[in-house]
Amino acid sequence: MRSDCFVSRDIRSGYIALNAIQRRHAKVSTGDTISVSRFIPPDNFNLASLTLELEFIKKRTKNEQVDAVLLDTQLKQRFISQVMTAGQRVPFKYHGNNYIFTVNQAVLERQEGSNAPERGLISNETCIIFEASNSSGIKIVNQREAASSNIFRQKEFNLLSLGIGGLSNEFADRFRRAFASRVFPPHVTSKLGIKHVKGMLLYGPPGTGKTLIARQIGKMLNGREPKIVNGPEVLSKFVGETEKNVRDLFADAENDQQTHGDQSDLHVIIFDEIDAICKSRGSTRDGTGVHDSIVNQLLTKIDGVESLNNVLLIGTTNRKDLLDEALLRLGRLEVQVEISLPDENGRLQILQIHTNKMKENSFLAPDVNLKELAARTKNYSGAELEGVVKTAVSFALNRQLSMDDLTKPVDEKSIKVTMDDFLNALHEITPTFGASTDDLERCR
Ligand SMILES: Nc1ncnc2c1ncn2[C@@H]1O[C@H](COP(=O)(O)OP(=O)(O)OP(=O)(O)O)[C@@H](O)[C@H]1O
Repeated sequence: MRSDCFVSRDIRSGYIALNAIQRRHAKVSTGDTISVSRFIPPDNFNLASLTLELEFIKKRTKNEQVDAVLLDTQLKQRFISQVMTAGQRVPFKYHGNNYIFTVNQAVLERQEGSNAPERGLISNETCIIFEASNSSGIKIVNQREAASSNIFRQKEFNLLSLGIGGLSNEFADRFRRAFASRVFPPHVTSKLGIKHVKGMLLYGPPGTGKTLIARQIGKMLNGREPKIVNGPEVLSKFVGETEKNVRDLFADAENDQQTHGDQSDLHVIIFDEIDAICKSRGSTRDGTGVHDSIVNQLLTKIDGVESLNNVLLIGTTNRKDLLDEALLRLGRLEVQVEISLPDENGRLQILQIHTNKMKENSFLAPDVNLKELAARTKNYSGAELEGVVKTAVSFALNRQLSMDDLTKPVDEKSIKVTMDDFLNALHEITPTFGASTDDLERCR
């Protein structure tokens, strides 16, 4: 642990005084004998960015709004040239309230080896990003980056709350790493020499939630509605029309970059079934070279001379094996994540997501055992599990309809989806990959 200190007349020579927070952080008690040494910061030890999570020292019921710009100024006055280390907790007073911040991330202007501890000096140039959990009662305003940084908060990056089940923490981690650079403002990224990830490929069997994931990532990154296109829709039988369709996709991003430069919003383009237009060049036998020019068009937009900085392209496919290799290289769809069929626990999560509303509104009969259903649905995809739920509901609704008089009002209270409805639904919805593992292998 590293801490700033000052000489006090109240403390005897040979002694140091630590407050309760410092004692906890250093894992020492009063009266302990410890060894200390002087820390001399090396050259170029300034922090490029510092992510601080704010809390009240004492839990409060009142909500408080904190202006990021004002707090930034105050903290810099108070802590300028002090060293901050990831994990460190520091109390401070602001507008009459006692707060404590935890250093969640500390990034040096000069990158060190990945094993170096995350620490450095606060300078006037350090970009401070404030975070506060929803439950803290603190609302941070006036910080453009705050919205996008939410995605990266370990605790808050909860795929389940986004309606996505069956993905492990490892996925969350990969996504977070891929988009971490997007939290920092442009002047910091240029100092760090970071290039944003501009493309991502989600691949795997149909119905596993690739489009759903792409859409949620898009929404979280800038709050704008992502553009979703479908490979086959972009294809046109008219000469030159497909290339134009691809160019048009990027037009908004181009205009935005021209008008706003670094301040441009992030444009997320989701390309479903990207294999339809990005098959390996030369692999199609139409002899026209049309496919080649479409792939080239897309590559130019992602990393060519005309490339854009404000674009994130997320492609989805069931057939990664058909994709043009060039599309998968660094700087293009460089982050590739396999989304496979959910395991038993994942299936349980997906079933929970799709029955949550029913449960809340007491439409789910007490005999429904989702754990058992998860165990019985091996090889079902997320979409198929959703299908099972919908079919079970349709059975339950059918029971309420009187075939003699369809105008007869339905008694809402008596609608109950039972375990039998689910078991019957399993006969109707069967998994695509139930029989053949070969087909499944092709989606890898
Ligand atoms: N992991 C999941 N968690 C929750 N719901 C899911 C999941 N996977 C699929 N679903 C449900 O199935 C629907 C269809 O999935 P989606 O279209 O995202 O799959 P996909 O992998 O993109 O399929 P395709 O490859 O056929 O395009 C989703 O909108 C969602 O309702």
